[in-house]
Amino acid sequence: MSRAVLSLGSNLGDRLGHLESVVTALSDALVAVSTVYETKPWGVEDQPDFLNAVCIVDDPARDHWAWLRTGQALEQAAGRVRELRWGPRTLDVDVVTVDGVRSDDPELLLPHPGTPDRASVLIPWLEIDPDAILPGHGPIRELLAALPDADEAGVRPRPDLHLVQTK
Ligand SMILES: Nc1ncnc2c1ncn2[C@@H]1O[C@H](COP(=O)(O)OP(=O)(O)OP(=O)(O)O)[C@@H](O)[C@H]1O
Ligand SMILES: Nc1nc2c(c(=O)[nH]1)N=C(CO)CN2
Repeated sequence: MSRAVLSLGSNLGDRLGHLESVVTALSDALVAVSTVYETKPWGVEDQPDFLNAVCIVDDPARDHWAWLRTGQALEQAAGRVRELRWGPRTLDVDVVTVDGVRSDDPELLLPHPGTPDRASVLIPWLEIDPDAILPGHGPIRELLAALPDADEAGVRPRPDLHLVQTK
């Protein structure tokens, strides 16, 4: 079994369509998908708001490297151009965790080192897995509680946007 938590982000072009492209491509492996959130940019603040979501996927045939490559292929398919670090992008797929795997390889850091500081990841993840633990850091509920209130306020649910069609 290889269960991964993926963080999805987009702030260029058809933002919802870019997030949808991931959910559609991974539909066979999909365990859960969060609500879409409109979020204030962190890192480089002078850029458009992001749409963010988190999904949990499970596929016995994919290890952590396969999840990274899958995410990168989807970024490419969305026409992503690598320019500025933390700058605008059509699609960002970050591998947040894969099972309990720890990695300090710069090509694949696990868990993703930005996670404890990012309300745009913790809030959607908490929504779909309230008891989740970030390996090496503890319960994500506590990580979120430790962030400044302003960070949480910058992450607003967009219930009008749907990533998965409900019947
Ligand atoms: N857990 C991970 N998930 C995705 N990419 C990772 C991870 N760990 C390391 N990387 C590496 O990060 C590199 C740069 O990724 P990217 O351009 O998406 O960074 P960024 O989104 O600007 O910043 P951040 O990684 O802090 O969100 C990629 O080449 C990738 O190999
Ligand atoms: N709110 C928010 N801000 C960001 C995001 C993101 O996904 N959401 N991704 C970035 C690039 O890594 C930079 N800043």
